[in-house]
Amino acid sequence: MDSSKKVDLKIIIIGALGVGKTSLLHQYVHKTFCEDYRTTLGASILTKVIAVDSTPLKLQIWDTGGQERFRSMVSTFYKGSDGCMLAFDVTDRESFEALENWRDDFLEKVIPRELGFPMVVLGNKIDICDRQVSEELASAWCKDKDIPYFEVSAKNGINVAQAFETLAKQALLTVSGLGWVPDKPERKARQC
Ligand SMILES: Nc1nc2c(ncn2[C@@H]2O[C@H](COP(=O)(O)OP(=O)(O)OP(=O)(O)O)[C@@H](O)[C@H]2O)c(=O)[nH]1
Repeated sequence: MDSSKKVDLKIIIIGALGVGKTSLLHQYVHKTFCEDYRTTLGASILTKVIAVDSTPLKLQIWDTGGQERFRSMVSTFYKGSDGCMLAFDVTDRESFEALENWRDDFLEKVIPRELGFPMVVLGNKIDICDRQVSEELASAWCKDKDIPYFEVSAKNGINVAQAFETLAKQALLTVSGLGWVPDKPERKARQC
């Protein structure tokens, strides 16, 4: 690939209500965190330019609302995605149990029957000492599906950039026709 050419990638973040999707994006793009909760109505987009292996990438990151009533609208935004982030909240067991459904729905709508779509799972809010989902459980779920898993905190920024950059790298490999190889995420997460 010509490293002087900017590559545009569409990344989408999906997952249950209130798991911290918007907060993760704002932490990654603006390095800010807000305690207030304002649910995302449908979707919104942020952009960030990064370089991966000297290739400039323009990430167009789609934040989506987790409310059930937006579910069918949100799925119309899947089209054209180059990478998908599946987010859950480690303090909310239901949000973890919903992951399978979010993943299946995404894969069914975006790439029927194709394997190896660039995807990462984010277990967010690890700064809170009230876990309902252990790292072992989430890691095992992801390992079974060959999806890199990151324990993250949008509040203090732990592992957030690593997760986005791993996904961007996988997406770049895929759009370059070099295939998708799951990365082993670094275990940098600190518990609270
Ligand atoms: N302690 C802590 N709180 C967080 C973290 N991430 C998000 N929150 C809080 O969780 C609440 C929901 O965060 P959002 O980022 O709006 O969640 P969302 O997934 O975008 O929500 P929807 O758009 O409604 O689906 C807010 O009050 C955030 O401040 C985190 O890593 N740690």
